[in-house]
Amino acid sequence: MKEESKIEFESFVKHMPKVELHLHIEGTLEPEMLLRFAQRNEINLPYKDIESARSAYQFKDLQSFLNVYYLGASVLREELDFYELTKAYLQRCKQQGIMHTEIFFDPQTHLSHGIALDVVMGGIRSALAEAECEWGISSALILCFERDRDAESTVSLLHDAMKIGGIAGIGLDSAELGNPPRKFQEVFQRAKNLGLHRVAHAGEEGPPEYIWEALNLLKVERIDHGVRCLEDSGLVERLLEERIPLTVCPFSNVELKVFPDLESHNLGKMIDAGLHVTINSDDPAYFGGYLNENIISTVNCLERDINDIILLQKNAIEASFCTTEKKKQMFSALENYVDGFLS
Ligand code: HPA
Ligand SMILES: [Zn+2]
Repeated sequence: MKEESKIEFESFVKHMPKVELHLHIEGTLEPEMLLRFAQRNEINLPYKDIESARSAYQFKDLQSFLNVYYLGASVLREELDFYELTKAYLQRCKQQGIMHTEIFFDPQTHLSHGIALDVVMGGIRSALAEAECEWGISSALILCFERDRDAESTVSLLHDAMKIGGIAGIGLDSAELGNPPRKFQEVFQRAKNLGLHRVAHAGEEGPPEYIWEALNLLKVERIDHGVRCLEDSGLVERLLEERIPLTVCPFSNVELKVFPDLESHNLGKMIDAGLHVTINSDDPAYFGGYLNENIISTVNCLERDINDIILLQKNAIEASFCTTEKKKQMFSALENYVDGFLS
């Protein structure tokens, strides 16, 4: 790409109204905030300063990342911490042109530190409500169950969260290999009965069978990651037939060694197969960039173009858990922006 068109392309992405569908709020904990909260809450960390925290962000796989991620999450203790963390991410959304975001949180890790669920959810929800009011950024909150924990307490946790309110859906995250979706059938059935949305991480490190299970047994509406689906043509057919969205996170996949580099990422192949793919940042504080950086670098490395970016964003609007009316508004905001840019 010529320098001039590169600048124009980057500006197109940065100002475009966007939607993010795969974002762990604990994964937005930047080292500065990590150290500040650790000090405030008197938590000992193995990092003395920002540089040593950043230099620990080198991962060989999902588990090595999760060890660092859960250590980071351990500094979150008070409602104010959850509030400030979420507000800081939403401030980024404002800077990045994100008009709607669907946010995961991992209550089980916080409960294991003795923090009450209403402290966690109270802080997150106050920030979400303020961002909607102040900046017009809408959101949905998705409670994730950690699949490497027991499924036993998940139903009571779901009911506790429902009493507090503000949950749009449930998800499944953490260490995938050896923890198949079938373990969580009961809680997903309960969530469906309660009218909640359902998503699950599958086919990130785990095999295509885990994507089949998430669809058939958990009845999920979206697959998080799902990049390994291309190994199974029958699965691709199913994903196409039902137009199941896949929330792909390119920086995450490279940092966790799912692909050796961005150039080898299969997002382009997924687009060409006609799959309902979206692009997202996953854990941006740990993986080197937020949504715009993911879009710009991936599209450059895969030699895709502006039409792919528009398609990915239309896919994200369609795949969101917004009302039809809200989706219409977002589609027209996107179309007006594209028309304005191209005219
Ligand atoms: O990328 C991820 N995969 C699984 N679990 C996670 N929890 C935070 N990020 C991730
Ligand atoms: Zn994720």
